[in-house]
Amino acid sequence: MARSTTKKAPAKSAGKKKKVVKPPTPSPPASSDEEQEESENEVDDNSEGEEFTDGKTFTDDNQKWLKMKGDDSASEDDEADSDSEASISQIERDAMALDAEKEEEVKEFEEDLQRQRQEMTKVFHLPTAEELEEDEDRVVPPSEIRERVEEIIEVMQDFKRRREPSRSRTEYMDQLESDLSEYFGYLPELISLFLKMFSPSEALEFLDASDKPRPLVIRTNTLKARRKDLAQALIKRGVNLDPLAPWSKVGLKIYESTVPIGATPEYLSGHYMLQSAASMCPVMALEPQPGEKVLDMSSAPGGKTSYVSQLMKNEGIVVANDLKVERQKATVGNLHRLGVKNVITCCNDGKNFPKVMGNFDRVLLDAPCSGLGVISRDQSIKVQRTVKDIERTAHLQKELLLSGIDSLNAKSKTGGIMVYSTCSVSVQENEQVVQYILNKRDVKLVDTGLKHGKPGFQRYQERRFHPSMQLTRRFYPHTHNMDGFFVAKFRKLSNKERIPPPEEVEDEEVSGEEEEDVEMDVEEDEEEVSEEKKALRAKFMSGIVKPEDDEEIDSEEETKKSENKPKKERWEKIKKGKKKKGEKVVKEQKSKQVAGKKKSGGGGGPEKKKAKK
Ligand SMILES: C[S@@+](CC[C@H](N)C(=O)[O-])C[C@H]1O[C@@H](n2cnc3c(N)ncnc32)[C@H](O)[C@@H]1O
Repeated sequence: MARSTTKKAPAKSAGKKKKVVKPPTPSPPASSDEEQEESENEVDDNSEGEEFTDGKTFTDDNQKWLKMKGDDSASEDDEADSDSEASISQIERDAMALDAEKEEEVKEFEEDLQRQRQEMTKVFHLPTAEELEEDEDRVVPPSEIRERVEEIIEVMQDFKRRREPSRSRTEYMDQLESDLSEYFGYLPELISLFLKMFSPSEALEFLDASDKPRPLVIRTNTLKARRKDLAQALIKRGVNLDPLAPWSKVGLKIYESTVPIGATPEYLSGHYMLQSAASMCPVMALEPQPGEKVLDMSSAPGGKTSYVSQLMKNEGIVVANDLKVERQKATVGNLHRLGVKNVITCCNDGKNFPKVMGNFDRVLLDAPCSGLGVISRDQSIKVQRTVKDIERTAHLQKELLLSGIDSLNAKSKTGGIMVYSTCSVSVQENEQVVQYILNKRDVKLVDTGLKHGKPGFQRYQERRFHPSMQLTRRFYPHTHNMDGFFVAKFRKLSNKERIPPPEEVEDEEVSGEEEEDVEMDVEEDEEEVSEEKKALRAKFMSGIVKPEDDEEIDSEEETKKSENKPKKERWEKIKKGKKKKGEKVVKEQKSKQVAGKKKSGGGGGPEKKKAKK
């Protein structure tokens, strides 16, 4: 530390340094190391360049120097006495001042604590219907809504003490639901679903995390490159990256890049695939082995298929199926780029699959889903997805999963394994689907081998699931900084159908109305497929479609985005075509949502969206 060489007035220095100047006794008073150090520094600062030996508080020189602060005209002895007396009374005064200071601090601290306690225990006033009506005439700032959300969450955590006696838990929850819906810009029914799955505070964390982007991740294609070499090559191009996580040997997390990650020479040469961290998990759980026969039931645009081939070292056979021809073009492009050679692509409705081909060692169903785990990538899900949509999707998932199990060879020497995954967090699309299959087929759940992730739910509202459901894995944006994802791994025990006791299945059976909805959905898809098939065949015949055409769409994410528009239009068409009771409610909710946002001058959600843009 640089020492001051400026001589300071003794009075001033005595005043300033009163805390640390100790009486000049031959043996320094016992003090902590810290105090001693402080003391040294203080003296040091006031010295005129005197040198102090380490560890000694006062040398003989110091004593002289300290004495000089007293009366210069007195004799040395008198000087020492009076100086010592003066110092002692000064020390007493200082000590008293210190005590007073300390007391003041304690008082302030206690007052603070008291204030906090009052804050924590004060009854929170829930706005009345009249107050809420008044609110409709003004623009409620998002910060105000957020504050109320946080307050209600605190009240819910200490409900007995902080509630208003006249208000019920339901009223608080209703207000919370309405505020969250307004603040984050979701359909209220979706918020209600999250509040059934998560505690109020976890729901808030989930919603916050779903508004933030996940890190960009790439998967090294070990058929063509080693992760270390790839990382070095990208770093040279100005990419700032790190290994993804201890659980992945192939993932790289990209922090920033001066070049577009989807267009580097390494990308174009197929050294990597853009793939989210979560979407690597189902393939890791599948553990495909070289030489096996594997089915990927819904494969487009090939992110997981290519990882399956990579783990199989390009040996054996992978059948990559997807209902949609358009999307399969991207799969073909990606497989070419990545140098995958053991894949056969096809376009079938997965529900018919065992009739097309069976006896697989392993089957992966990365099912079509509501996307409630990937809202950060597609904010339109907030207002596009309804609970009805989720039920419809769950129905399709059950059918596809049954078909996947039936396509498996239970006697496979190496496998007999089925992995089911979705990028949704809803219980309807995950645990409920899995439970349905456990009831229907002779299968059991096995460990996914994924060390991270949270166990699947064993109960949800009034439903109870099989205890083995804890072997399934859930991934969340707010806990794992990954897309919301679900992974379940089954082992097929026999090719027999399981006949469950009636109480197991009752409410899991799919109702006729849902059946009809799904059929309509598929019929439309089939129309699309046949039209597209014709067009594609014509293009193939005329040589228009080449692998390069597919390289335009290079990632699961990009393909999803490009696919969103027609998908939404299709949903709209279906909804328009079917004048159902439930639809009216959905429409009302949507228009209420829009009106609500207009009223509050854009509200928290839209305002935030604008800011993001
Ligand atoms: C989540 S995406 C699959 C992503 C893909 N596994 C990947 O990792 O790149 C779901 C896919 O299911 C397909 N799909 C929808 N209905 C289907 C059906 N009935 N049979 C087969 N595939 C279907 C969709 O076309 C979509 O490509």
